[in-house]
Amino acid sequence: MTEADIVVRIRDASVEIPLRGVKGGALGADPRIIQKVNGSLVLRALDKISLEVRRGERVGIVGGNGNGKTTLLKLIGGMLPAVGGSIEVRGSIRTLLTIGAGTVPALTGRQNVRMRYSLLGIKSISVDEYIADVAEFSELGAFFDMPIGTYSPGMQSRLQFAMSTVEPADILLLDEWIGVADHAFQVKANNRLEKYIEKNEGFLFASHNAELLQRMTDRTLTLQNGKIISDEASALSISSPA
Ligand SMILES: Nc1ncnc2c1ncn2[C@@H]1O[C@H](COP(=O)(O)OP(=O)(O)OP(=O)(O)O)[C@@H](O)[C@H]1O
Repeated sequence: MTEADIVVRIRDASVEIPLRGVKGGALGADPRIIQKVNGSLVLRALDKISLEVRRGERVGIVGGNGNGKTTLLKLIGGMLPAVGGSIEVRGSIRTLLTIGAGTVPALTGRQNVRMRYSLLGIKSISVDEYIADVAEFSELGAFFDMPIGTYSPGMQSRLQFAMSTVEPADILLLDEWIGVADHAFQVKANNRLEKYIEKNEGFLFASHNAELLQRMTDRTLTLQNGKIISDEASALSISSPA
């Protein structure tokens, strides 16, 4: 592995989440709850994580509820700061973490898509092509021109998935988001992700869906209590180009 292959490098980084309003009695309830010198309590959701991800790797992140999967994706996506250590991310990132994140409910789907085009700084296609692609893929019909505050969670996830996957990125960060979309859209979204794999795009995917992970990832990180307890290569079931 050469230096140029590395897209994510994390060294000894932790993430601490302030526990506002939680009393000292919580100490001892969970080894991740620690008291700062000013007396406040924090939850060390990630504890001195070290990780390198290569360009094109398809990394599954597993572990029980509350073990730090989403926190790790947010750390890589720049949505949470690291405490100590270092984090380096090279290249473009697309995130599909929280339903509704980065969208404006009062604006229509079309207006949100136009805004996202500018925010992503897309150069390979025109704004009209981008909007047409998202409109077609998300299949929202007349709702595309309605405020997204009127969308169901599944409709929002359709729009967000479509916006984030038009143009390849160096890294796509996916949380267990797809469950809210209906089965037909899940199949379509999986097909689009598989095309990403064919283009050798990398992603990190937190999920409890073992079958999906086995199909789509070639490396599995297991998190427990904010630590990586295993990091294993796995065979990718779908074919990728030589
Ligand atoms: N805003 C918050 N305030 C307090 N604690 C939080 C907050 N966000 C996350 N946590 C805590 O951080 C820890 C890690 O949460 P995280 O969402 O990363 O887990 P996860 O592995 O993604 O879980 P799941 O499988 O349920 O999605 C949990 O103990 C959770 O309670």
